Amino acid sequence: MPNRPYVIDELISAKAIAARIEELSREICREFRDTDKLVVVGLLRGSFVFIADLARELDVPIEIDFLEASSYGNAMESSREVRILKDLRGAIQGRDVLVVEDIVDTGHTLNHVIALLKSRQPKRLKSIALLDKPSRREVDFKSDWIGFEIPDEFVVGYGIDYAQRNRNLPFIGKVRFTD
Ligand SMILES: O=P(O)(O)OC[C@H]1O[C@H](OP(=O)(O)OP(=O)(O)O)[C@H](O)[C@@H]1O
Ligand code: HPA
Ligand SMILES: [Mg+2]
Repeated sequence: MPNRPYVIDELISAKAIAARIEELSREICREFRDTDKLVVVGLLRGSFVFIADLARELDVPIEIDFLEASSYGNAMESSREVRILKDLRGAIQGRDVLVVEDIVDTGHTLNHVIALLKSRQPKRLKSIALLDKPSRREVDFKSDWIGFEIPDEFVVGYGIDYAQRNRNLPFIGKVRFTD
């Protein structure tokens, strides 16, 4: 329930996130070193901070596009029904594509989006998620790159919300209810 009182305990510092993004961007550039232009696709809204930091570390030609998918609304439980609220601006057939996501939890969101984008026949399609909660997985999905594996905690910050709040925290924290 969004109006229960809670505090936020830091789980991953802003410094640790920045260091990991540097490492990941080197691996991504190695994979896509021969690309003429990589389409970097952010999943709104949760990935907006991650994509901004990651994109500035990528040393290959890129363009940015966004797709909005939503399955949680204001709840802490996935509805398991992934709705596409806003589609890509550009076509991706024959293109190199990197999908950027904040967190893989049950796996429904990224699994659905990757299947959708695959059906558009890109040349290469990869995904990166800053956070992965493998213990919560409901579908068999693994992102190509993962920033941090985390335990079964509800997290916020660095783009990630609880009932639309806390996206602007510079670090990743976990929600702890105090009632
Ligand atoms: O693996 P899953 O269980 O599907 O959960 C992960 C998804 O849930 C959150 O998005 P949400 O639907 O809350 O929308 P938002 O990105 O706009 O916050 C998060 O940003 C991921 O996209
Ligand atoms: O841990 C989480 N926090 C916020 N939103 C989420 N969506 C899936 N998992 C989470
Ligand atoms: Mg999301």
